[in-house]
Amino acid sequence: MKQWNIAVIPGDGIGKEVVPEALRVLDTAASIQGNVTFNYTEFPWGSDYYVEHGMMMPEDGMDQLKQFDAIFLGAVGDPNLVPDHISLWGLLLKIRRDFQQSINIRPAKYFEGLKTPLADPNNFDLIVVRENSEGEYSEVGGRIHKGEDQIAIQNAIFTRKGTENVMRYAFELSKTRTGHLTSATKSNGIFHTMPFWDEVFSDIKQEYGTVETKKWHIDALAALLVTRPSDFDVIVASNLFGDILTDIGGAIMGSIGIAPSANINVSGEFPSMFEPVHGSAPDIVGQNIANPVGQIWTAKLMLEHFGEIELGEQVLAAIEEATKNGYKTPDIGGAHSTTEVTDEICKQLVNQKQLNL
Ligand SMILES: NC(=O)c1ccc[n+]([C@@H]2O[C@H](COP(=O)([O-])OP(=O)(O)OC[C@H]3O[C@@H](n4cnc5c(N)ncnc54)[C@H](O)[C@@H]3O)[C@@H](O)[C@H]2O)c1
Ligand SMILES: O=C(O)C[C@@H](O)C(=O)O
Ligand SMILES: [K+]
Ligand SMILES: [Mn+2]
Repeated sequence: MKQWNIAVIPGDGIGKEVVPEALRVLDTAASIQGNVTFNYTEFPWGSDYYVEHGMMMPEDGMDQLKQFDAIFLGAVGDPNLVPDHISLWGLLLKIRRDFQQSINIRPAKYFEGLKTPLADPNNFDLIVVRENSEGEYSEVGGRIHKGEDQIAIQNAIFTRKGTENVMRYAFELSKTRTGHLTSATKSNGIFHTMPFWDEVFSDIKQEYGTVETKKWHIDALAALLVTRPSDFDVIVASNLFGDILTDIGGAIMGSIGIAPSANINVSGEFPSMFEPVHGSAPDIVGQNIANPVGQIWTAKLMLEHFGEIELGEQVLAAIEEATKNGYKTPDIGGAHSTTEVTDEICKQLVNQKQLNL
């Protein structure tokens, strides 16, 4: 029996509602498969913790997390309690950086039953590979002076290593899919870093003769994701561009509540972290209507990371079947609760097992 030790951080808002539901699905998956178990250790870190302790996690929080096989996180942020840049940098971004989770994988695809805003989704199926450790997200800069003399400076940091790493990852991923890779740039307007990004892209491309490439400026690409998403397969993007593109990825599926993500520590030195693309959704908290699919699909990405590929596929198939059968939360036009949707996904998982016996 293989046991995976998972650090669970529900975090804030609907994170506390959707994380337990995804654990329920993981346990159902484990029980139908029979030779794997998940052992959860929950950490109550987040904005409430900050109010009590003045920090988002304890001093030795990273040490505590180090021993786990993975981190499963909900969402971070409660702007009524803690300013967003403090909460994000004190927990989510801290873990991404300290554990060198430099790659963020964010799939988006159409499946039957989704209430997409697109007239013709044409079965789009894409993955955004987002640089996750540097770029526009940087602490380098500062603020000086007061009043009308105030100045704020924010430096974007693009290293050769970080840029090459994310591009190689994306090229490798492309080879396992359709062999088509798009780079998100903005080398017309961003004078230094984006021409650099383009140069590194064309250098790395030399190593991958079989992969067909294209680059788009981020503004046009954002529009094309809405009008022709099925033109894309793997997209490689900087930290900020990847952030924005993946909310669009959620939106074209019908809701950001569906979109999953994986923060990967490529070397394996530290645990990777799995969390949905969405945030804590303060506007719908406490109503049992948060869409659990993003968190459950995220669990599928964690299973894949553990090498439990088939089990992961079964989880996604169960999500698709439940959606097709109309088990949907209000954000995608349904009338079911968080719990009811999860119940149906668990039921579908068990059904699949029985069909395969
Ligand atoms: N990775 C993260 O933890 C993360 C991501 C984004 C935002 N945040 C934080 O979350 C807080 C709220 O941010 P925001 O409002 O910009 O983004 P958000 O993703 O929390 O919400 C945006 C909109 O999408 C809806 N939504 C999100 N997830 C949903 C789900 N599972 N089911 C149904 N509807 C869902 C919300 O109700 C809201 O209308 C802020 O504190 C922000 O910093 C955290
Ligand atoms: O800006 C971030 O990365 C936080 C959140 O918006 C996310 O997409 O994970
Ligand atoms: K999240
Ligand atoms: Mn985001």
